[in-house]
Amino acid sequence: MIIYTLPKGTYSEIAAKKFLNYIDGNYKIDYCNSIYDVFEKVANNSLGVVPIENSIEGSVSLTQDLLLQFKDIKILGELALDIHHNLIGYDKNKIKTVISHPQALAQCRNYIKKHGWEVKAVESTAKAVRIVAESGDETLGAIGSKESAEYYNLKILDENIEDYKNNKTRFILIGKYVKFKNIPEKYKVSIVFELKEDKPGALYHILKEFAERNINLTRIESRPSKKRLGTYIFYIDFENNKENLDEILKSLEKYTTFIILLGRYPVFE
Ligand SMILES: O=C(O)C(=O)Cc1ccccc1
Repeated sequence: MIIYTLPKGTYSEIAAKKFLNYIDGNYKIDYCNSIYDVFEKVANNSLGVVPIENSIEGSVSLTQDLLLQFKDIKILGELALDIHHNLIGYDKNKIKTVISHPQALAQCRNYIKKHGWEVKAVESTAKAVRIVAESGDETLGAIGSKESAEYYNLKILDENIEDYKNNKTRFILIGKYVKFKNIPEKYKVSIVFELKEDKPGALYHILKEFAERNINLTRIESRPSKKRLGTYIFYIDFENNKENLDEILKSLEKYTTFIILLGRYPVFE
């Protein structure tokens, strides 16, 4: 059985290895070039690991959108990793352009600006490191993990270059079904919905249902509905250790045009 993630040396691969410690069954890691490709592969019976949210930069909007697009794929688990970025390449003084995943470029924005470098975005941090390694071009630098520098035999020119010290990213395990070895106590639920009416208090009615049940929301976010300018869908995550999920979702139905359960899943340390 296969668990798909981003290429060797990506933070997503590191997260996938960590998930494997908790999963029952014989899974092997296989690699995809992009987050989109991971979702496509997972469609047939395997698992996937992708980033969903960063403590500094916010949501990985592509993952949010794909969770809605691939309706049969659910969130099966979550874990957070500390992310420490490195400048990788040949000679710091010769660098003119830095390449990385957009999230990594954003998390090192001040550092990059200070040096006056150009930036170029690619699908993963490991792809950036690969490009620098294969080109042999000393004017290029990549931002990525220590593991990716080792894998491509390049030097780490600067460590911990993230702008904020508490840089964490949440990764999700996606698929249709998984069996875990030991399940932590903490469970979360992710939903996405569209409000029925654009009128005062529309979102308030939703929030009230959670408040009255004393349920802690851990994230609320709007994304464009992609139908018209100014219309939104909402993503909400909440803590849920009790089995009252059906009842909660039912209570929201009357305020929404659609509501989709993206998953009820354990949160691993
Ligand atoms: O490209 C990677 O290494 C990823 O896994 C995506 C990513 C990029 C930056 C921070 C966290 C995850």
